[in-house]
Amino acid sequence: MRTERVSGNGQDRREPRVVVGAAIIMDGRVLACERSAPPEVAGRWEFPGGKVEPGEIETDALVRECAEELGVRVEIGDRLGRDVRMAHGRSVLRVYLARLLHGDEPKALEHSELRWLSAAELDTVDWLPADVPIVAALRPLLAGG
Ligand SMILES: Nc1nc2c([nH]c(=O)n2[C@H]2C[C@H](O)[C@@H](COP(=O)(O)OP(=O)(O)OP(=O)(O)O)O2)c(=O)[nH]1
Repeated sequence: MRTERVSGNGQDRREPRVVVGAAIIMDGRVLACERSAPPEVAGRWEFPGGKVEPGEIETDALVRECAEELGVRVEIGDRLGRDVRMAHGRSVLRVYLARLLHGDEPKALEHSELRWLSAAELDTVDWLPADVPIVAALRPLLAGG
C-alpha cells in the first residue's frame, strides 16, 4: 500500500490513502460486489471502487473504477456515511451514492459475483468490515428500509 508524503508548516506527515466506493442504487436496491482477489478478502463483499491515484479527484476515480470493474457509466452523488479508517489508519474508505447512466448494465469484469440488494437483503452477504457502518447508513435509503 502506498501513502503520500505531504509537506506543510515545515512538517512532513503521512496522509491516509483514500479508497473510494460507489453505492450504486437502482429501483431501491444497491449493487454489492464479491471480491475475487486477493485471497485474504476474496469472497467478501464491497462497493465497487478503489484507490484514488495521486492528483486524481475522488469522483473521477469512482467514474474510472466503475468503468474498469463494471463496464458502466455512473453519475456520482452525495457522500454516504462517514470515513472509515482501515489498515491501522493508513487508509480510509469513503463512499459516495451513485446512479447508472444511459441504461448501462453492470458486468462482473473483476468481481466473482454482483447482486442487487434491497434493505431487507443487506445482511445476506459478508461485507468487508470497513463497509459495515456504511451499509448501516445506506439501509434507510433503500426499499423496505
Ligand atoms: N473498492 C473497495 N475497496 C474496499 C472496500 N472496503 C474495503 O475494506 N476495501 C479495501 C479492500 C482493499 O484493501 C482496498 C481497495 O483496494 P483495491 O484493490 O480495490 O484498489 P484498486 O482497485 O485501486 O487496486 P490496485 O490498483 O491497488 O490493484 O480497500 C469497498 O467497499 N470497496
